[in-house]
Amino acid sequence: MVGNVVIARSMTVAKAMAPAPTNLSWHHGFVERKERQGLLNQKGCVVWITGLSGSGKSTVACAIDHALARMGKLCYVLDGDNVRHGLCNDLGFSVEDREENIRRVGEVAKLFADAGLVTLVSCISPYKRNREFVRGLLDKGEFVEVYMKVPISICEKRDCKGLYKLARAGKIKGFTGIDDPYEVSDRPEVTLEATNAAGELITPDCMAETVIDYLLGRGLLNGPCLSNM
Ligand SMILES: Nc1ncnc2c1ncn2[C@@H]1O[C@H](COP(=O)(O)OS(=O)(=O)O)[C@@H](OP(=O)(O)O)[C@H]1O
Ligand SMILES: Nc1ncnc2c1ncn2[C@@H]1O[C@H](COP(=O)(O)OP(=O)(O)O)[C@@H](O)[C@H]1O
Repeated sequence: MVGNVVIARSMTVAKAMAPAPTNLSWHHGFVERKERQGLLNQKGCVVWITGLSGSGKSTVACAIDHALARMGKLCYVLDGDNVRHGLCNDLGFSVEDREENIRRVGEVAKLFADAGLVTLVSCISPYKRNREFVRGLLDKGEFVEVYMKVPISICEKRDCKGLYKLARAGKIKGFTGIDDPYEVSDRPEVTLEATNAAGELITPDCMAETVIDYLLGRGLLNGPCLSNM
């Protein structure tokens, strides 16, 4: 039974439960986070865009990146497909591998946010507990979960990579939304619907504007007050 528990235990939970490393200490530099934020005139944060394959995560991440660059704000996009070419190229799509994927991306996103960047993550990140794990890595208000509320029927119709077709044919096992779950959060900060009240598709630029309005409203796109530095 103990063995089963160990096997069933998620990688993220396993990491969270791992004993604290010994004989290590944090080395502080001279430049504090607040000074970096002042230099960039923005606050580092993580905008975590989650949803099914084909829901528009990468598209909206790039639209936010583009719009914020034009406003003089520095972002970086950590895209699921892209990080799997390097940082996570040893991982597949089992529960354990997806959990490790999100843990690594979450830790990198945390570092980028510490550097002062608006860090845009576009990963399916299908399991609620892993998104909550990453939320817990950041200070309050610095993790902004953006849920792409796009019905699978729309994602499947787009099927720009042909993966839904392969999953339906049983040629890909464990495909999110087909035979692997996507767990909706109880509290995403922003929910992006696919269509408006008239049933028309909402454009990526319009979605980006919704997210940027949220960031502006939370003061994340202004630098800190440096008067007492
Ligand atoms: N089994 C299975 N399920 C879901 N997706 C699959 C699968 N196999 C390959 N792909 C492709 O991998 C991309 C998702 O990678 P992620 O790192 O975002 O996934 S996860 O967060 O670790 O679940 C995903 O990219 P997006 O379509 O951009 O979401 C797919 O192209
Ligand atoms: N708001 C939108 N309206 C219409 N089509 C979209 C929208 N967002 C994305 N798309 C299209 O849907 C497809 C999947 O988008 P993508 O960003 O790759 O999704 P994901 O990263 O979630 O897999 C692409 O062909 C893209 O052009």
